[in-house]
Amino acid sequence: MDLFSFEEFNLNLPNANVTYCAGFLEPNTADRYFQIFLKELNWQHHDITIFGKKIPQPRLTALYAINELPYSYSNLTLIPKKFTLELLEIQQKVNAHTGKDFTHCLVNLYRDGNDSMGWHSDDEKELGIDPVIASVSLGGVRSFQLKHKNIKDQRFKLDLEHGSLFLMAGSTQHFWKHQLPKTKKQVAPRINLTFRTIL
Ligand SMILES: O=C(O)CCC(=O)C(=O)O
Ligand SMILES: [Fe+2]
Repeated sequence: MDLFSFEEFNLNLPNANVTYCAGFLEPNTADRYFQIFLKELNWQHHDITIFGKKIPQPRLTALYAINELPYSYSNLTLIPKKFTLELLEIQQKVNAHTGKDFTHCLVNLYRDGNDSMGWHSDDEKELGIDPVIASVSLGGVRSFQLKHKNIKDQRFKLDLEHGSLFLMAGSTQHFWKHQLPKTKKQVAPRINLTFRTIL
């Protein structure tokens, strides 16, 4: 039996459904997953095209899924590998908590404070009308930011901690963008698992 408990809180952002639970994974379990993923996942360093110029993405990525459907974003098409045992364990726990059936997991590795992800919404059409994104964080704590697309002063930031679960659902991707900015602080490497459903 899992005696470890966690609390979920709703950020109460307008036009969004965003929740955060610290301690979704127990710290020792999160440590173990971090070490295994760092060593064993199929890390790729892709180029992306910005204003016609090819540049390396400022992070490493890997795509896993329960099926063979590709996922395309930022002019990249990624073919998934089959979920590993540990990814499947986490997917089951996330499914049980959310009542969803996630098919894909896009994994990001931020090696240090120079690695980042710029402002975007996860609104590719293969994610469906109101995408649900479940994001599990492992390793170094990084600041995550959200900004409303139409209301200028609606901005929010929070630290995504080791073992936490961050959920974006409902109309969040229609009305908000999010990013993981670079930081000058000394930060440990961070692995982020983003579970998605591709139709
Ligand atoms: O690293 C994070 O917490 C954000 C990742 C993200 O936004 C994405 O993969 O779409
Ligand atoms: Fe995202």
